[in-house]
Parts: sequence; C-alpha cells; structure tokens
Amino acid sequence: MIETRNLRHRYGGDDGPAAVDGVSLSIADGEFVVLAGPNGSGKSTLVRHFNGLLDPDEGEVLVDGTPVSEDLVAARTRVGMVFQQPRDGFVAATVGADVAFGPENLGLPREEIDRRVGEALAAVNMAGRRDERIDELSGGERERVAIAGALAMDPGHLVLDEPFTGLDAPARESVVEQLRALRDAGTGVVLVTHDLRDALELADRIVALADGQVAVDAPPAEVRERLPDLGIRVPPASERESPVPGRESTSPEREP
Ligand SMILES: Nc1ncnc2c1ncn2[C@@H]1O[C@H](COP(=O)(O)OP(=O)(O)OP(=O)(O)O)[C@@H](O)[C@H]1O
Repeated sequence: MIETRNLRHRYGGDDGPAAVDGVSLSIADGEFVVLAGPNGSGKSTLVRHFNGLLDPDEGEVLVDGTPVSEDLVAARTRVGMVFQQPRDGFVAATVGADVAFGPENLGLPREEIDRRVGEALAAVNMAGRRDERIDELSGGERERVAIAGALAMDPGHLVLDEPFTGLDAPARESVVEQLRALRDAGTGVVLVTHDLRDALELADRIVALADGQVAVDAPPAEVRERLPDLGIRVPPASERESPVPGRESTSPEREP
C-alpha cells in the first residue's frame, strides 16, 4: 500500500508555487492506477515521493504503513520506478549487467541475483538477451530492459513515468502487453501518462491531477466524460476496444 497524506511539494522554497498541493491518496497492493493530467499538473513530482526521491514540504508518504522518510531502503525496495526515456538511466553496458545492478546493491547472493535477472528478463520477453549491448537496442527494447531492472528488485508496486514517450506503435503495444502481464501476475502498477490511448482498458482506477490537486479519482468508466475538460486525451471507444497496431504513430498532444 502506498499512501500520501496531505502531501505538498514546492520547488524553490516556501514561497514557490505548490507543484503538488495537498494530495491524499491510497494505492492498494495489486491495484493498476493510471495517473493522468496535463503537462505540469504535478504527476512526476507526486510519484517521486512514492519512494523518497523527493521530500515533502508538508504531509507524509507511507509505504506499507511506514513513513518513507523513516525507511528509505524499504520504500525503494517495495516501489520500483521506471523513468521517462530510460536511455540515460542505464548503469551498465549490457542488458544482464544493468538488470543485475539493483539486486547486487541489495547484497543478495549471486545465485539469487541470477535468478532474479532471469525472471525479470523473461517477464519482459527479453530472455536470452543478457549479453546484448543496451546501446544497440531499440527504444522499445530499452524500455523493457528498464522495466526488467525495476522488476529485479521484486517490487510490490511498479511506477512508470510516461513509458510510451518516443515509442512507435508496435513498441508501445509491446510495453502495454508487459504491463498487462504484470497486472495479471498481481504487481501493482502506477502508470503516469497524459495520454490514455494505451492505458484506459488496463486501469482499475484513473487519478487525474490538475494544478497539483486530485481533480478526478474513479474507475475508467465513470470518468471518461470528465477527462477532456482537464486536457486529457481520451481515445474513441472503437480505438480502445480493437486497437490496431501501427494505426497511429503520432499524437498531437504528445510531448516533442
Ligand atoms: N526541478 C524542478 N524545479 C522547479 N520546478 C519544477 C521542477 N520540476 C517540475 N517543476 C514544476 O512543477 C510543476 C509540476 O511539474 P511535474 O513535472 O511534476 O508535472 P507533470 O504533470 O509530470 O508534467 P509533464 O506531463 O510535463 O511531465 C510544473 O509547474 C513544473 O514546471
């Protein structure tokens, strides 16, 4: 369980505007939450509190009932993060070495590290590719390696911040499939996006931010009509129900 209680975050000291402005949320184990909202609404700032990458100015964040500030290691073990455009986020040259980095830092025995790396790569359809160089992979494959790196920590919740940015339609579809499989295996997922094309049918719940506050928090079916008013693109029903890979490769609202 991830909980925020009246969480407030200001960049630039006490006088700065609140990027996250009094957010109270509970995310249950195994829940698939899509965190939506227009550019600058506070999504990335909010999720960076889930494992202590940022400190609250007010309020608190708890993971499994323990304040993140009291046990940073527990929060980071329990909540895995995959950042936007992971191109710069890799720490090793090869797939296997990169995915092993987190478990190695936990000080786990070599056999356990190997087991975790194998399972994590299998979960993202990258089994047998440990020795490949990351700089020779496609964007979608890199994204999957980044997800595997987070999975190797055996997290209860996986947080992905705009994982579809820069991916073409087949690569997006592949990442969506991995997320669906994770959800079905019981891993909680928090998917940050301002574009719901790929996400709506996966979500148990949509949380939409506006100006750092929760504007909507409800199951997808209940919120569809309200999202466009918040600047959130909602796919037409036909697009959601029968996605055709390759049909669209750009979105006017996607970031450059
Ligand atoms: N490091 C920073 N320093 C100062 N202000 C920041 C910083 N990071 C974000 N902000 C500001 O905080 C607000 C929320 O930004 P945040 O990145 O959390 O929003 P977001 O919803 O994730 O946006 P996007 O969809 O563009 O990624 C914005 O006004 C942004 O300009």
